[in-house]
Amino acid sequence: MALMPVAEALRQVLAEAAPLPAETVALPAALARVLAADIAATRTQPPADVSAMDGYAVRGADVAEAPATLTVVGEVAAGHPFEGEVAPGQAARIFTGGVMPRGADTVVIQELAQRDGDKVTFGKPTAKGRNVRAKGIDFSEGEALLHKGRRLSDRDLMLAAAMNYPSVPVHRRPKIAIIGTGDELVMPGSKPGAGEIVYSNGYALTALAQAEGAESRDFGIVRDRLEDIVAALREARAWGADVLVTTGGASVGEHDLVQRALKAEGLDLSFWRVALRPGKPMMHGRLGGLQVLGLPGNPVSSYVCAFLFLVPLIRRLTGRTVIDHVPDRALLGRDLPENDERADYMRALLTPGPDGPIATPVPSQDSSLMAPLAAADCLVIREPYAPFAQAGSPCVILKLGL
Ligand SMILES: Nc1nc2c(c(=O)[nH]1)N[C@H]1C(S)=C(S)[C@@H](COP(=O)(O)OP(=O)(O)OC[C@H]3O[C@@H](n4cnc5c(N)ncnc54)[C@H](O)[C@@H]3O)O[C@H]1N2
Ligand code: MOO
Repeated sequence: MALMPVAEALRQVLAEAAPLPAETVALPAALARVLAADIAATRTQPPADVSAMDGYAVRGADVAEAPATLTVVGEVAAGHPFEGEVAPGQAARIFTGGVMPRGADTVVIQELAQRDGDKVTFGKPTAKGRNVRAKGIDFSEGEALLHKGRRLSDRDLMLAAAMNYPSVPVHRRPKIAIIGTGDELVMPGSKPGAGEIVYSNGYALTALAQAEGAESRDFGIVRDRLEDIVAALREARAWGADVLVTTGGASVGEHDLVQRALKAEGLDLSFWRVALRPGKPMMHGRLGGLQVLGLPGNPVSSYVCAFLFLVPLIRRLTGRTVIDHVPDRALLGRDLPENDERADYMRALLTPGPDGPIATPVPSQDSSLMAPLAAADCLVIREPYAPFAQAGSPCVILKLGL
């Protein structure tokens, strides 16, 4: 089977992925969730003309010239409007956020006022309309300010609350089950025996999925036995997984049982092997409603595949409208040889340069190397058959998060 181009593989992964159904969640739980419907303001903000300062509400004509002495006829505080009217020659004491009384159109700040009983004298003039926030200056009832597909920020929660929503409709979070296969694997913190390797892939993938808004669960290490892989798969389905991510056992070795186990359970394979480095032996298929990403065991391969395929898939399932990584431009920090048939996603460091950021691929791009992966700031994309590229020439990068 020929290697599948990265773009076509991504298209197939997303082909049957649709935003998950909506649920209503209270605002404090809605951070980073994705709106399932447009949210329109149920009120106008501010609901009336209000004062922006502590001072005196007056008629602008009365304070156009100074000194001016007016009679104080009442007081307004935020939440306690003054029912009367401010007539010519009159003023009302007002505080920030207080509703402008009828007749008043200007607020003189208290620093300009000298109070003497019910008289107030302003030593300097104030222009008509100063220090007043007009009704609806922020938003008006009926205005749709937050749109379906938006991932809610902390500021969005403030706005939703101000629009008088205690809760919002958001898409359900996808459940991502992660398993790592391999007889050689032991959990971090244990004493690895001869030939044993510490299980590490699941930690990055679980965190990556969480950061993208999924509920992810690492089911841990599964032994290289058909029954064990089948049992883990069933456990993930029983948990209600939307996506199963496996790492390891994706290649062609005789212990590479993952595909066999999945097929035994009815996997509908969409592809295996992508024109990608690292990550060639990646696999994708569906088991009923469950999407399955079979990632290679090499740690860097598993991470790059998750970054390129799992992230857009999660974004689609969570309902986001923008699901692709946004490429940036940089200048190469070193020469790169011509590329072969596999697109290369090279771990690279980013440094500032006089003509823009410089991306320098780390010297060894071996897909087992976790230290340079952790140190990397970005991936430099090399298209299949890209020609030799000289240091200083432009390149396309994908920034890595955190
Ligand atoms: N004859 C061929 N051999 C290989 C090919 C090939 O085309 N022909 N492809 C190579 C490529 S490319 C990759 S990538 C690897 C992928 O192999 P597997 O998916 O079968 O991975 P494993 O053999 O299970 O593991 C590879 C390596 O990674 C370590 N590993 C596995 N899981 C974890 C984990 N959860 N945490 C940490 N480390 C893990 C494992 O111990 C191995 O060292 O195949 C090449 N071979
Ligand atoms: O694809 Mo493998 O991930 O090149 O090492």
